[in-house]
Amino acid sequence: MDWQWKLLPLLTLLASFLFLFYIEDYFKPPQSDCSLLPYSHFWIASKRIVTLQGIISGAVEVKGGNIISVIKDKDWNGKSKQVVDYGYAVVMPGLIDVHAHLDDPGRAEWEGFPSGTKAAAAGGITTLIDMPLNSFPSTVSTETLKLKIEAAEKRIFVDVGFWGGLVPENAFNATALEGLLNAGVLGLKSFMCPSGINDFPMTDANHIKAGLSVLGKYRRPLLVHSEIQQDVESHLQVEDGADDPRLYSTYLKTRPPSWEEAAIRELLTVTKDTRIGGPAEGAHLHVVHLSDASSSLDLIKEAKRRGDSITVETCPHYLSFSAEEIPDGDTRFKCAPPIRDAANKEKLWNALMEGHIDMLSSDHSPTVPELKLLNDGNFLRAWGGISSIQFVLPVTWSYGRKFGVTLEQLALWWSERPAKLAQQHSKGAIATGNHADIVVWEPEVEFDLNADHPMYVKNPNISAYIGKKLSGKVLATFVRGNLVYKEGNHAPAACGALILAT
Ligand SMILES: NC(=O)NC(NC(N)=O)C(=O)[O-]
Ligand SMILES: [Zn+2]
Ligand SMILES: [Zn+2]
Repeated sequence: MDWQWKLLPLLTLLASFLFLFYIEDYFKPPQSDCSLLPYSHFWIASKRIVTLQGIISGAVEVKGGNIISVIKDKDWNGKSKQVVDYGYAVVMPGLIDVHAHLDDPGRAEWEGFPSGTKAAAAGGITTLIDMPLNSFPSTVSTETLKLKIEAAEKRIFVDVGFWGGLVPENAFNATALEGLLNAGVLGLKSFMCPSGINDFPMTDANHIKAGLSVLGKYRRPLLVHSEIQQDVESHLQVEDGADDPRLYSTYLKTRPPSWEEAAIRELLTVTKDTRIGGPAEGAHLHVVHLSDASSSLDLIKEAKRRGDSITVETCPHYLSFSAEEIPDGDTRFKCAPPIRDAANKEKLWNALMEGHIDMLSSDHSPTVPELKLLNDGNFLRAWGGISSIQFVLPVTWSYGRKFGVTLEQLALWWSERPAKLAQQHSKGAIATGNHADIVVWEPEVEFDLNADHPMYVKNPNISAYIGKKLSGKVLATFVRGNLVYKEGNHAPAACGALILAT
């Protein structure tokens, strides 16, 4: 009888092997640190799934990181399947933030890949494209892109791509630009005014024209900070006390809408190159963080009408705050271009609703509290940039409801259009074949964003939305099928993918 007992462990081993083999579809133990769910093949069910064909009740089938089917209720039999049922919570494509400054390497004390992407995940952002400046060195060459990649590798909780910098040093050097594009940046970014960062000098229309012609070959976009400095600062009377630097209105005077208008006017002399048959056909120009909803926007509309390849984004802070309500000395609200008056904010909303503004981005541009000069409150000397990345979804929704914003519009502005700009064709929509990049959230749930609210950015106390009541709670975020965030918890391992253009 002895031999039978000896066989038992062997049989048990064989049985467990077979068991694991057959259910490996559902369980992938080695990968489990990447996800708070132990399955790689599962269904996300909800009564409100936002698809390109409208909102449906049903389930999204996820396998191996991709969406393999989207099933309507009538065709859906959830029995005996691995289902995560979210009931009436909204299942939407994850947000794609095409404009975030994560400042890593070099200024990781401002933000960092781990902190910035954890905050992004907690806010339903599944992909972000990192700006080439505020980190040190700026991402303007193949070597500096390599440093970015090294800093990001295995430290990101969502997918991350990179914009490269178009600066005077590389603008007329096609070989250098091609090197950077070949190394994987998704496109280029430049400034038409001082950027506030020494190793990221500004470009003029000639640099931009040259950059566009190289980008045309690669069919990638150029993003431009569109403000040109006009001579207004000298009119300020700070010395004699007439213009108090602690008043937001003083700062506002230093960057009037004419700066944006001048830049866009200048840009349009070169965007005509992007038309079909033009010398930069294939290139695309994207105006970042538009604040002026008047003449500047009219110029962009005009360029679109005549066939230039051009798009424009604005940011949640321009849609939620207005100059009149910014408290004296509250430099958390300082950014460039500045937040303008309430009438301008209404106009921005209308332009967005009417389709003249193509998409939204966070322009998350944090720093350390010391450089925000929170105690001093001097708007003229404080660092310009808003910290917002974790809350862009509830902010857009909360302030947009009075304008009648729909869930489909959120998906269009935050996912579909940004995916197109960054040329991420497998992202930006809940559709079969796409990456399973998904946010699950409850639009109706309100919360007070007070100082106790969990925040994952490096410097939470400079966040511009603290003290606001918001509507829209993120329950879960999936990146390529991994549940990377669930109600206050992140997956243990940082398994976001680096996105490099090929
Ligand atoms: N160096 C910056 O990050 N600048 C940023 N600052 C803002 N927006 O105030 C920006 O995007 O221009
Ligand atoms: Zn900018
Ligand atoms: Zn920016």
